[in-house]
Amino acid sequence: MSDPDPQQSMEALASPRVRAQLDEDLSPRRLALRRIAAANRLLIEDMVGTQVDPGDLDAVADELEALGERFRHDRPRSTYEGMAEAAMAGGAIEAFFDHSPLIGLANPLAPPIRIEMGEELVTGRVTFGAVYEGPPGCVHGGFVAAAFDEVLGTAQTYSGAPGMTARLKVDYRSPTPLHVPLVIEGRFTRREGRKIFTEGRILDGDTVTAEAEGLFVTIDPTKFRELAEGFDRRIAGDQADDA
Ligand SMILES: CCCCCCCCCCCCCC(=O)SCCNC(=O)CCNC(=O)[C@H](O)C(C)(C)COP(=O)(O)OP(=O)(O)OC[C@H]1O[C@@H](n2cnc3c(N)ncnc32)[C@H](O)[C@@H]1OP(=O)(O)O
Repeated sequence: MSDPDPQQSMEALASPRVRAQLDEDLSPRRLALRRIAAANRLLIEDMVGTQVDPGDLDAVADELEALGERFRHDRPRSTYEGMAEAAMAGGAIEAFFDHSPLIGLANPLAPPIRIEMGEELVTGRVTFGAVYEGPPGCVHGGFVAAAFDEVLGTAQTYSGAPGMTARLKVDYRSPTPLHVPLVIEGRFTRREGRKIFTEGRILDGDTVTAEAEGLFVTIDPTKFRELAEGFDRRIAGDQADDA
């Protein structure tokens, strides 16, 4: 496999993550989807430990089920649908990052992490709410790992030939608190052939709550297309089974 053009890789993978979080030049559809996600995110957060009167809970469930009907799909979906075509046509790839489960402003599951890219350092800023709770008052360790995957996944783009996560090692140093602004730092440290090494840490003020090392392996960009095509084939197969 020939090395991807570094400039093209950065354009394709790194900056769209950052551009995706700007509020500039948004279509009315993207703006509305972000509003819906923000309302949904707040709803999910507020549901934790809700004080709604027990006698009203069934009525609330009825309302939510009715609302859910408006979003119902006839088949499983992928947020990457149409991405390859958009990339080829010079379309706005960043719109797809709106749906990322970690940074996506149009994804209610995303905390969301706000990403900044400096010359050598990626900084993620996030406040995890109650919905991410593991130990009392603290972030679930799986979400700590997921946050590292996203921030180190961004840092690896400094290699010029980004790839997929092959290995992620997390050291949990002290409990990571909920409801507190956290800083997640990520650095690209070195590249050996297709292997890209990164490291990072999570800071609560001056306290390091977790450290991580991530290994990424450069892949041929067409692998993303193959993954998308595999998804389409699975869905087509499921629909044929249902017919
Ligand atoms: C159209 C535009 C599209 C844009 C899309 C934007 C998408 C954004 C997506 C955001 C995504 C966000 C991020 C996500 O969430 S990525 C999601 C999580 N990651 C995955 O699902 C990856 C699954 N794994 C794989 O697909 C393959 O295993 C990969 C591709 C990683 C490597 O398989 P491949 O067959 O290619 O390579 P290889 O096996 O010959 O290995 C090569 C070298 O690497 C070394 N090695 C490998 N594994 C390990 C390991 N565990 N520990 C230590 N070393 C390991 C190996 O020894 C060898 O070294 P050496 O012997 O050469 O020294």
